[in-house]
Amino acid sequence: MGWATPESYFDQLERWLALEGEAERERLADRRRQQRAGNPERSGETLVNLRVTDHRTGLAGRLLMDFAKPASEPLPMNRLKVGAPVVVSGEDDPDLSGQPGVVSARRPNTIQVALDDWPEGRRFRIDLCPDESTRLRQLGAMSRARGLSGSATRLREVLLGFETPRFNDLPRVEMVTALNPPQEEAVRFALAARDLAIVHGPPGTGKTTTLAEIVLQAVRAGEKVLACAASNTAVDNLLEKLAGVMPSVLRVGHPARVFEALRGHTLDELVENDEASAIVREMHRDADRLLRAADKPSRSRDAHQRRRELRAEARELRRDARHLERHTIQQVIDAADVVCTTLTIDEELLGDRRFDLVVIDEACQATEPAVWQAVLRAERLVLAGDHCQLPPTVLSAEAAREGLGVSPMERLVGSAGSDVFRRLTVQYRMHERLMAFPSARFYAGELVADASVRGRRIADLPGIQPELAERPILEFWDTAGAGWDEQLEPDGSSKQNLKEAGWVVGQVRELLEGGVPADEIAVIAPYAAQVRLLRGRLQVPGLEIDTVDGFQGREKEVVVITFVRSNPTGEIGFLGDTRRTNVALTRARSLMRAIGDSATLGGNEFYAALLDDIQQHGEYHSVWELGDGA
Ligand SMILES: Nc1ncnc2c1ncn2[C@@H]1O[C@H](COP(=O)(O)OP(=O)(O)OP(=O)(O)O)[C@@H](O)[C@H]1O
Repeated sequence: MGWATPESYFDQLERWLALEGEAERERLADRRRQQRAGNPERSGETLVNLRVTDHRTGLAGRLLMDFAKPASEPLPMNRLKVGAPVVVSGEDDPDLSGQPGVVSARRPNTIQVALDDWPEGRRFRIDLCPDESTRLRQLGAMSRARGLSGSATRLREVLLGFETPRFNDLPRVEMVTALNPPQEEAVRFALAARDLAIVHGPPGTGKTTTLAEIVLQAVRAGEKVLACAASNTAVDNLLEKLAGVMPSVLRVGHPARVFEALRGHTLDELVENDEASAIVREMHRDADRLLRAADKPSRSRDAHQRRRELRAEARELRRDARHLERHTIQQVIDAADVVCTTLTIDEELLGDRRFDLVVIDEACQATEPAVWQAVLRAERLVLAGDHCQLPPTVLSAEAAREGLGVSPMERLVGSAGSDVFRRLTVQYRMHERLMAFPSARFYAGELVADASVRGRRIADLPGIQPELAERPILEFWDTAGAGWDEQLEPDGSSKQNLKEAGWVVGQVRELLEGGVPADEIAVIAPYAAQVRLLRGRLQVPGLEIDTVDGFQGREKEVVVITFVRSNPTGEIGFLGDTRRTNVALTRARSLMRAIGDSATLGGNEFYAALLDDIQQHGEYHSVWELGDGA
């Protein structure tokens, strides 16, 4: 991708945003149509037939409502993640106008939404809603970036590839965290950057740890830092690391979107705990007293005049209280060394503040339009991520084709090459055998397993039965020729594979019987239909069954993968994006089992190489060996 001018770049971005908006609205309309067809939950963006099981008042007076199914059965698979904007409406409400809210917590059987007001109705539905406000903020930032002039354009030109990034000599740095050599090198490289540096962090290599050290060093040098990420979860992961190494970290954003344990860092709580807030509360109470006094019946001659005076006084007190509160908020922000936020920045709150350093974690999950709000506030920018894992989610197929799915980080790594990034190479997650293939394919063979994980075995967990302890680290079971075909999910468009699902159930049972705790097992399927099928069959508390997207950034001791695709034409759909498979293959710490059809997958060069590698290591089995089902 290349652009001749900033104008053509921003024109392109505006077009992409328009296409995304269209696609989102189209999807909502689709969901409504499905609702009439009687299957609104299939989309994963709607939950229906919910009742309120609990409610309480949360921070800043927001109403926190828990919703569950009638018999508290597990909720169907859905994309209503913590932080997602939703609308809660009564089932009988014909136009589903409802109350806007934000998902604030989720458990297998309940979902909690933070709302400003009680929605009408007795049975409820929750719909994910298009996030127009995010798009508007992005458009605003893009138009400001387009209009920059003079020296302010420097970072923009570097990001667009019109100018090359500049670096000072590598500084000597006394690290606070115990880092490995490539991590130290990345910290020094990022601190030497005069405009832009990139940290490439393959799975488990301590990218967030490294970023936290970069931020800490900047703060030690007296700088102010803005620490961002595309998702609330990624911001919280970064916040958690930062809060561990420095005191003055502030998290802005809807408190409902922040992990409970980190809420002490939120702006709402810090303001609430500030001395000035006690005065503000007192002022509000005084204003209430004045209003009550004004309401008291009185027969005196000047009662009317007196009432007016009291009300005016109350109004003034309220105005002063609000003023003091705004002032307190700004003071709390000013006092923080580091401000953490998602890339959707509250412009009103941050005003015209600029930061010496802006870091973006999980930068490969951010689209081009998504980064400009943060970039505009930056003197220097550090991006951290892994372009060999999942790219940003894009709804519009047209925008995706034109390149919206390529993050700026991926684009820059491609165009500027190693001049602009440093790669972390020591990983702290996987047994070295599990690391080998992904390392060779995606990371130029550079990954090294740290001594603490290199020989990691399932037997290291307490209570593992001897039979399981001796099983190989990796097994691939091939269904080729066995007729274990994929199916289209009944009345859906996602794929499932009943026979593979049956095999997975057997594997999970064996692992549980072998002593692996359920919460140390992940079942990963690329297709939502297979996930739904397996969740129905395997209702084990603690066991996680999800799509690849649900596991990005996470790890488990044991991973079972079902590839699902098995058809005579070698069709592999989005398994063709091997970055998705890279994520699946790099989640397990010590044991991995996978099942798939080599005849279907093997037409693709990547899977052919994977299968070859597995065969060479004697980890290959055919389901024909199982005798029965084949
Ligand atoms: N230098 C180090 N020494 C020891 N442990 C480390 C070091 N760096 C990172 N780790 C450990 O490695 C794990 C992964 O670190 P971190 O969460 O920073 O990684 P990440 O690369 O951001 O993760 P992911 O790839 O999953 O996004 C953590 O448990 C962390 O404590």
